[in-house]
Amino acid sequence: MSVVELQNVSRWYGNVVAVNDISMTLQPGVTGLLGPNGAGKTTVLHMMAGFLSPSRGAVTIDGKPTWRNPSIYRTLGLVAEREAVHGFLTARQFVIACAKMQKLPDPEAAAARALAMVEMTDAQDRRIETFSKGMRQRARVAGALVHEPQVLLLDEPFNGMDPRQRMHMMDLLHSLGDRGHTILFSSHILEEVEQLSGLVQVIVAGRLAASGDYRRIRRLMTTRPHVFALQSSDDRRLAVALIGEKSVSGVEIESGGLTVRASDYGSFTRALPRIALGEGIRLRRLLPSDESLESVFSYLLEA
Ligand SMILES: Nc1ncnc2c1ncn2[C@@H]1O[C@H](COP(=O)(O)OP(=O)(O)OP(=O)(O)O)[C@@H](O)[C@H]1O
Repeated sequence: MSVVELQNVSRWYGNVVAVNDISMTLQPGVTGLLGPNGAGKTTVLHMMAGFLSPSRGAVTIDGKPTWRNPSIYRTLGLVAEREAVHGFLTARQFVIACAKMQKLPDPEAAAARALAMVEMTDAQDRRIETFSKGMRQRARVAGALVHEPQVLLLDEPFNGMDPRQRMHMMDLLHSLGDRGHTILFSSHILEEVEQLSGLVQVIVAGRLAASGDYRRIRRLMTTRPHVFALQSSDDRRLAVALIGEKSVSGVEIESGGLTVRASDYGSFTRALPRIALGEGIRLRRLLPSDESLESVFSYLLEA
């Protein structure tokens, strides 16, 4: 079991302060790192993974610094956000290559174990370029897990996944967390973090805005107005039905769907399926818009 710690960590790039005096401790289990785009999530993950030096402060795993400490790579795995994987390799070849980079004594066996863990055994001999986004992501997780690291860091692992793939990845991270791994994944989507983890670290503009149990942070949010982007089988009829709902304070019809303003997050998300069902309308997509999230994040920062 491993503990990751940031002590008064700052990181700047020239004049840009990407991370500003953040302290946090990650225990075994799954933690979500939440924040709007540009908040500093990738910078935090890369410092934890030893890819970037902190400009100030200390980043450690079990008390050992991650920067300039190659032996730390035995303890951690990183699934980076934008990392090209050679599409001509099969999943098995890719994971074996990762095992070899870790100088494991039996790369084939380690790769087989990691691929089984992400349920890719059946697809292991297919080329990665033939995979869906979700499968590709799972192959990369297998590559990051091949040396059985105690710490797994994932940067926006759910980006571009459909709901089924997302669920599958969530199950995987849950089971790793239950087995005592220390897992941190970043996301700018609150609902993703809510589904996966009770523990959250929220960063806004490089600062730690909130930390701890999701429900506490959620309570701070529920009384805030929210904006959702919505698509359905009949947007116009849904708009009319929503205007009658008391938690809805505004609805706009646009070419790509509806923009709905809700005065109360909880009441709206409970009322919406009921209204859609009553009207016989299928909901295709419901996303909290980034704009509303940003306002929630700023609110947390002010709180
Ligand atoms: N190499 C770099 N040089 C200069 N500025 C950088 C560099 N990398 C990141 N930044 C800046 O640091 C800030 C934090 O970026 P970072 O990528 O860590 O945020 P993020 O929360 O991961 O965002 P996103 O979700 O968009 O990836 C941003 O203002 C970004 O523009």
